[in-house]
Amino acid sequence: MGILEKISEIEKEIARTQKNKATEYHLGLLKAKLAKYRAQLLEPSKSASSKGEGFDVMKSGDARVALIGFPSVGKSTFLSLMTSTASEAASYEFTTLTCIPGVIEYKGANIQLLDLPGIIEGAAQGKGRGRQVIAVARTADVVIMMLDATKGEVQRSLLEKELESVGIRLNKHKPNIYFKPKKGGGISFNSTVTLTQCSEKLVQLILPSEIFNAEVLFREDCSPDEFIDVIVGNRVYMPCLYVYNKIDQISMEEVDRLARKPNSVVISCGMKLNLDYLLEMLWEYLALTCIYTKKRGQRPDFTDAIILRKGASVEHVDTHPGDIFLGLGLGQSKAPAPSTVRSGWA
Ligand SMILES: Nc1nc2c(ncn2[C@@H]2O[C@H](COP(=O)(O)OP(=O)(O)OP(=O)(O)O)[C@@H](O)[C@H]2O)c(=O)[nH]1
Ligand SMILES: [K+]
Ligand SMILES: [Mg+2]
Repeated sequence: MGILEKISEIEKEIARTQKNKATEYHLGLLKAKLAKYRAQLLEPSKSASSKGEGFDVMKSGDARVALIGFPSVGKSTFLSLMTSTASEAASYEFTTLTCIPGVIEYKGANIQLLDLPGIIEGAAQGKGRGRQVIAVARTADVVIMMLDATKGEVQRSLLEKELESVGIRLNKHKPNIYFKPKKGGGISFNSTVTLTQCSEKLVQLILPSEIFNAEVLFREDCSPDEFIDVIVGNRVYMPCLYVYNKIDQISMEEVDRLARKPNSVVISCGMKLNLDYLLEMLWEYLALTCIYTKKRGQRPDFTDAIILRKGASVEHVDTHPGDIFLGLGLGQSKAPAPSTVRSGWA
């Protein structure tokens, strides 16, 4: 049986299993299996090569933002508006066939914006160029999920499912669980908080059969799914901005409703509405901090900013002796913390 068939069998079994106390362990096991197969799906396949198709765009600038969305939601129109790169836009689907990079210059930072082909349901399992697109999304610092405001809700939940299924966790932080396989000593299970969703027994059932010895410490009231994420590893925790485009096509009431949703911005590329606000939000989600250097006894050079990812410290900056730092933090960010701290120019 191929991986896809195994996955669909397990999904069916989960669907027909009633969710209650008695089936909790069984469901936990099924989900653990499912996660394992899905992780295998992520491994690069031998047949479908992404080489030579323009998907291997070099990282450049201070941060990378990937545009993910269904066909014809306006991704290319957006790239052409925000950067000096022109990406072909048209009223038919799958206009864009490769990855097209542009640069947004904002507050002294160069933000690499990647236009990508539209993706559809089944993308994660290789439909269209789904796999290559998602592979690029994994390399981004922030994902912009662009949605057509007239059908945003359906598109949003379908794409969330696709990304979720390949281990991309949007606007979530890494579960605070310490997990370490050991050479001996059996399974030691501890928690520093009261657990309402997981128990020692469930954790033991979820652990792959080849793990006899491990230390497990819950520092947070996590769900079985979150525990599975920790043991499977290979998860990417990524900030995501939901951008509802084409608001010129919907009523004011509907615009208002969408604008109030968490992590969401409403825009119209066609009428150039709200694009400044989107940039502000994007900046917050990138959680960039500008640092300006100044020579002792001289005025700071505000034209030459060093950009650091939030959480990085000035110790990571390679400078000349005698330089003084003027850290100009951007204040508290509303965005979730980035999963990894990378210095901007790496
Ligand atoms: N009404 C309206 N139309 C828009 C807006 N933005 C883009 N469009 C139109 O939507 C169509 C698709 O735009 P594209 O930029 O090609 O969309 P895309 O997401 O890049 O599409 P693919 O590359 O095929 O995935 C074009 O006809 C655009 O002119 C908008 O804000 N309002
Ligand atoms: K299009
Ligand atoms: Mg396009």
